Amino acid sequence: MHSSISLSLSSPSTICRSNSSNANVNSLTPRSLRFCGLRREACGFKYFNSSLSKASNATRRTCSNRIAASLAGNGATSKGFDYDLVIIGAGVGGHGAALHAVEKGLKTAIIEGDVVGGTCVNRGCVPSKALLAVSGRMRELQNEHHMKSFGLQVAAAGYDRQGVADHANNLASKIRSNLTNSMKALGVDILTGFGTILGPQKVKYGDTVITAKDIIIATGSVPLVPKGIEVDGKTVITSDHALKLEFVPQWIAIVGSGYIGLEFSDVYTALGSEVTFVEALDQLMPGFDPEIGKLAQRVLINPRKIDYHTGVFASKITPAKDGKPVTIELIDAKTKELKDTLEVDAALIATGRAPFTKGLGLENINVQTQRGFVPVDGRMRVIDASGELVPHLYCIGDANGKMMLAHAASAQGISVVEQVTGKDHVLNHLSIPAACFTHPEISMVGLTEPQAREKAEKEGFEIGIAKTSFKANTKALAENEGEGIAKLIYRPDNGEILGVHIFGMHAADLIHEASNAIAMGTRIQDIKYAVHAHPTLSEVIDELFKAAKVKANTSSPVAEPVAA
Ligand SMILES: Cc1cc2nc3c(=O)[nH]c(=O)nc-3n(C[C@H](O)[C@H](O)[C@H](O)COP(=O)(O)OP(=O)(O)OC[C@H]3O[C@@H](n4cnc5c(N)ncnc54)[C@H](O)[C@@H]3O)c2cc1C
Ligand SMILES: NC(=O)c1ccc[n+]([C@@H]2O[C@H](COP(=O)([O-])OP(=O)(O)OC[C@H]3O[C@@H](n4cnc5c(N)ncnc54)[C@H](O)[C@@H]3O)[C@@H](O)[C@H]2O)c1
Repeated sequence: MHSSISLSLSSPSTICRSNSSNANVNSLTPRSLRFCGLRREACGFKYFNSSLSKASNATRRTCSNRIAASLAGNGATSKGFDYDLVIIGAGVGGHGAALHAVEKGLKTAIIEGDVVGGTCVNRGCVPSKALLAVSGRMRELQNEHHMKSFGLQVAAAGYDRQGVADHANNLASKIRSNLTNSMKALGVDILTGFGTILGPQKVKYGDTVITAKDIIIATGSVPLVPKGIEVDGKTVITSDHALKLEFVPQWIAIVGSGYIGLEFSDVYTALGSEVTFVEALDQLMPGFDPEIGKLAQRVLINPRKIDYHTGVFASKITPAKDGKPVTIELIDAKTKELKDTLEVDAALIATGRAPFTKGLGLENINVQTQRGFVPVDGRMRVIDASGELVPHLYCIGDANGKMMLAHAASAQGISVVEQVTGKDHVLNHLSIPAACFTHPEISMVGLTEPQAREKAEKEGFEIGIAKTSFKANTKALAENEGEGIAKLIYRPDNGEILGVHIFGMHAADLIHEASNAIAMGTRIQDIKYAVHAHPTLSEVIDELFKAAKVKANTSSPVAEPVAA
């Protein structure tokens, strides 16, 4: 578990502040720059790049001014404080907040007790997507029928386990250094040590005490291992171990069929393992829209070497030892009676994540966690034990439990910075997309159909459902990837988009048209006139909006033509 956060980077109170001259911004790829929150056109890139000489004088002036303002901002604080903003935890949430804070001219420090990048970069999104990139290719190369349909002949596909593991590890290292460099380049002080809140506006890391006008807790989460399960890191593992791909078991039980379970089932089956799911609820993938879940089961589970037990808890798991296999006791989720005992080569525990808030010193400011999560209001302001807001204290990301996703953590951080710099900002969590990177992918934004129906009944409105199929999409058919649907849940009376769910090729990329529409408050009667390039997968979403039957026609769809 992560409770053993190591301070291995350097001595506990090292300040790694750097200036622009040693920043390795040139090594950042455009993609990582975007992810890191540095905007190429906005300046960071051009300023440090040798192409500066080609930039116009105006651009150069703006860039110089912005960087100067940023660095000056990081030199002058609010009166009486060491910093304007101190962030505890340099995961993606803390990183997103730090970059935005510097952009806003705040003198900013980030405290990290382990390595920069946190879960997402080192033990989550990044290495898992590297493994999934491999599983996608393996799956395709192994599918003779699929290859033949293109007229392709491929010899038997194989893989080198260490090579696959290296791909994941190398990607994590690369993104970690991109994140570190992006903060150093903008002058964020990276303070190494375990952060503890001593009192209002006061934090300690190592032996050093610093003060800040505002503090953001961004300490993230660790794998949740239910009682009775013994993790040895070899045969009974969490995602932290699985991402290292130290071995590929012949038969692995995956406990939990949420995001982690599903993504790893895609990886393991592509690499040749047989998988048995153990799921406490009555159906697999209980978090997804039921209709999408059913289709996903038909495509991602049934044809693969996967079986499952639903409605059962894994109550006791014992690692393999002395030639004996891993044993898993399954109890009925309702009666709690022993139902079955499985013997497998390995077990992956994917039963959710627990907030990492131990040792943070929350008791010093009268804050009581709820199952470990830091209680916050809609603006991420921390609430104390008597229900009052703690002034100048915020909590973002996995540690507040609102939405355990990397981009949600980062968006919450940006929202907090907006607030501390004087602009009220409330993040609409219903506009935040999510995706599961299986082959094909699943993505969603907003409400599921049952959630929408419940809301509609409470608030007294009707809902409409529209669906489109990948089977009717030229690009999907050209790729021989016609398996998939998109589903829209909406209000026919006013055209509001309540939820969009996609299962199919590149679903994770396609969802953003819908999530941006929800974020901007765009209605179906407007977005249905937007033009999509042909032939593209995005036409699946175009057709979806066109298929909706909206009664209202409240806004004008056509802008005044502009003379060419
Ligand atoms: C296998 C896996 C795959 C995932 N895939 C995706 C995905 O594809 N897309 C997605 O959106 N999300 C994904 N997630 C979820 C995502 O990783 C998290 O939601 C995200 O990392 C949360 O960011 P955070 O900044 O809140 O916390 P974290 O990333 O956990 O960072 C917290 C940081 O704080 C540090 N810290 C903790 N306590 C202290 C302290 N007291 N002092 C100093 N430092 C401290 C930690 O060392 C850590 O670096 C995945 C998660 C897992 C496990
Ligand atoms: N692509 C992504 O965005 C991505 C990928 C991986 C993880 N994540 C994030 O990481 C977090 C953790 O993922 P996760 O898959 O571990 O959690 P999850 O909450 O998505 O799924 C956990 C599953 O385990 C089941 N479960 C819990 N205890 C059990 C037990 N004792 N026996 C059997 N089943 C049990 C639950 O019913 C649930 O279906 C998620 O909140 C997710 O947001 C996101």
